[in-house]
Amino acid sequence: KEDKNNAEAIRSTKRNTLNLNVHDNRRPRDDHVIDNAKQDEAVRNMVKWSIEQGGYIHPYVEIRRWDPSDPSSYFGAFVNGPVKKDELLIKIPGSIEIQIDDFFRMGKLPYSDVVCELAWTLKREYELGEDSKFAPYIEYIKTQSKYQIPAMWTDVGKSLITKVQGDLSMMDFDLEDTPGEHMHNWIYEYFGGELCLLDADNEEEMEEWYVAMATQRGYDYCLIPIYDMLNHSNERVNSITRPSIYNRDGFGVYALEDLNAGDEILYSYYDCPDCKGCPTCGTSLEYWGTPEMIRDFGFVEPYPHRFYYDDMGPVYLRVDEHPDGLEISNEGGEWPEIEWIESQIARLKPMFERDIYPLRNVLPSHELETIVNYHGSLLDFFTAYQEVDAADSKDENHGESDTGRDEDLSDGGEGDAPHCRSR
Ligand SMILES: C[S@@+](CC[C@H](N)C(=O)[O-])C[C@H]1O[C@@H](n2cnc3c(N)ncnc32)[C@H](O)[C@@H]1O
Repeated sequence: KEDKNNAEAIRSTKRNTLNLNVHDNRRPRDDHVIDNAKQDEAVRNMVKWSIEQGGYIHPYVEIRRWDPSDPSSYFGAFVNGPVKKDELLIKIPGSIEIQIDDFFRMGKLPYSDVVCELAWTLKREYELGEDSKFAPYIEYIKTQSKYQIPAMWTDVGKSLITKVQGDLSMMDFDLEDTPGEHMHNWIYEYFGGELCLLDADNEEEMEEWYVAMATQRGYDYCLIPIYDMLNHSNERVNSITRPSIYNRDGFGVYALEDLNAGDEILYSYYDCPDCKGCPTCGTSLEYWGTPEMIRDFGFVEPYPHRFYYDDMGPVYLRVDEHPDGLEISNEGGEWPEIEWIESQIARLKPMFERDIYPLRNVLPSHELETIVNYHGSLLDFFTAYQEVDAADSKDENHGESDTGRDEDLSDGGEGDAPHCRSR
């Protein structure tokens, strides 16, 4: 019997490198073509405005395209010179944040009510346009694609990701297991009609997109310009915020380690960036994994991946790259039954050629890329598990068990770092 740190499964993996052979002239979506130059200008103006408002950006920090040679790549925050641990990288003044009323901060309301209020607040500022106190931020938001997360995808994309998700469950905002549909259906489910999108008293409707934006870029009670340019990593968290992102008067972003030119400033969207002042700290994020990241942010995160299937025992597995392949460790749940793993492999294996590939010229490129990556990551994970299980059985037949899988790992996951639904 070994503990969860030793409980690992390794196999050689080969990523799905099939040539998709898509036509280059496809547009992401007919009614939204991103103007890269306008986006660059919006970012410059936003940075300037944040400094005028009392903010600070370290001389070696820049907000730029992720790949400087690709004018359409997304933005992130980078350092272009040496920075010491604990140095202040960015200061966010409270005055640039779009914040909702304190009433919503008491932790008593359902999460969806908080997001709903933030979405309506964003809508009001959006409609004020140049007259908004937050005009430079609104200008940047205006340059964003409205179709980034599955809830905003085309019907074809929604239906295909539902197929990939199949009977795999996700945790919804009420911490209930829901089937794959939740991946793309949650805005309708939680915010449809008078739940949020329709304000019957004022006879006003809000587009779903505001809810999508409030989720993708919001921090529960606020939208935080500049700070929301930082990207996610589970592996390399090199920044921390103090005193708290929830501080109404603003906060600083500090280096958690020495940084060098070219390093990206990152934190994990899973965790509180500071874990202070968040009413849900320590309670919620155990259920957040790679599928939920796709649902809320519209991308397949880099490794390590996490898969949480509460209806399976629960199953809480972490999948990471390893020089020899994939490494699977148990984060405190059950090891899933091999029959279930095999049924998932049987379901997913024919899907690429049968369901995904034929739609390669129909789907917007972002939807295609996300679906291909997600399908590949699920198949890699289940196949790695199956291979290690087979190796395990072989060893057991020879009277050995050195791969570390065991039925009783109930002690494995206790005492993990506290999580907070901050993103
Ligand atoms: C809060 S924004 C971060 C800034 C954003 N990259 C931009 O250009 O405005 C969150 C979005 O950034 C993208 N993102 C964040 N981390 C990422 C990562 N590790 N890989 C790919 N995309 C990422 C996703 O589109 C996500 O919805």
